[in-house]
Amino acid sequence: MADLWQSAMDHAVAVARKAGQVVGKALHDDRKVMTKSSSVDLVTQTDQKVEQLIIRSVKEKFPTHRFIGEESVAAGESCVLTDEPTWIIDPIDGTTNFVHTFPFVAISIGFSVNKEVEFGVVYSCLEDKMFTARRGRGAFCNGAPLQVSEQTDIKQSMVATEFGSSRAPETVEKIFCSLRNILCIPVQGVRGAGTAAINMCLVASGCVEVYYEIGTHVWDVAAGSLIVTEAGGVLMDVEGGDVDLMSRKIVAANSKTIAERIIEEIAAFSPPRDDVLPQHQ
Ligand SMILES: O=P(O)(O)OC(CO)CO
Ligand SMILES: [Mg+2]
Ligand SMILES: [Mg+2]
Repeated sequence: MADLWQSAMDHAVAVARKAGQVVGKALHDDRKVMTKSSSVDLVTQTDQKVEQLIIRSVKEKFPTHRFIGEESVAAGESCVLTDEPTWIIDPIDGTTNFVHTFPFVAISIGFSVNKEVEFGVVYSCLEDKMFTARRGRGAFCNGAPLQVSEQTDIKQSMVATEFGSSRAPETVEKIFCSLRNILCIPVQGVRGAGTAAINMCLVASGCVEVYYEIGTHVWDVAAGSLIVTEAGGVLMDVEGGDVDLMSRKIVAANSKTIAERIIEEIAAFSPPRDDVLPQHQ
């Protein structure tokens, strides 16, 4: 039982690295942009190509495993998490960054069994940082152990968040309400890498105390969620209570204290869940 999923994790690391090479090469010559849910929800042929590369490679080695992949769901596949071994893939987390050559782009691969994430791999390919975590065995960056920050004072904290891809006035209003509340606590800074996966790895690395976002998808956060908790951090829903990776709402923090403090300031809203949409739009 000890190393039940180790070969799958080794494969995830290897295929993430290969995917990173494809992304790195495409960065300067293959960025034909298409849109999905809105004019600012971008996708490129590279996203699709990388997802296919990962799925094909995993299927060869693990033919019975299931997949939830961002671009497969966009193409109409279902987004339901079962108890079966499932690879949860975001081929390019940070597509808008990729399109603009803003240098934070990740390949995110989570692996769940019985609806629990067993390992997570986030490859920040332009920085060449391989973040990994296996349940119960710690989190690492290029093999070095990760530990969240010990800061308990929100006023000495760095917060990460994103603006998302909805431009609906009521959504933008909520996002700015949260941001204003949080800035005025005051916190020492608010940042966003442009990718949920890397924001979560920044929490795991101790660079920021808390990341929160409403509008993420399961493929953005599955791998990062384990990297955060294995680095000693916590996950919560933006309204408190347990996180639900399908709910599109997440707080990832160094501690319950910081998570609960930030939650006080978040103007929550609920986008449609990942697992009730007929397809990702
Ligand atoms: O670039 P992607 O995969 O669309 O993801 C965005 C959020 O949905 C950044 O995390
Ligand atoms: Mg993403
Ligand atoms: Mg993506």
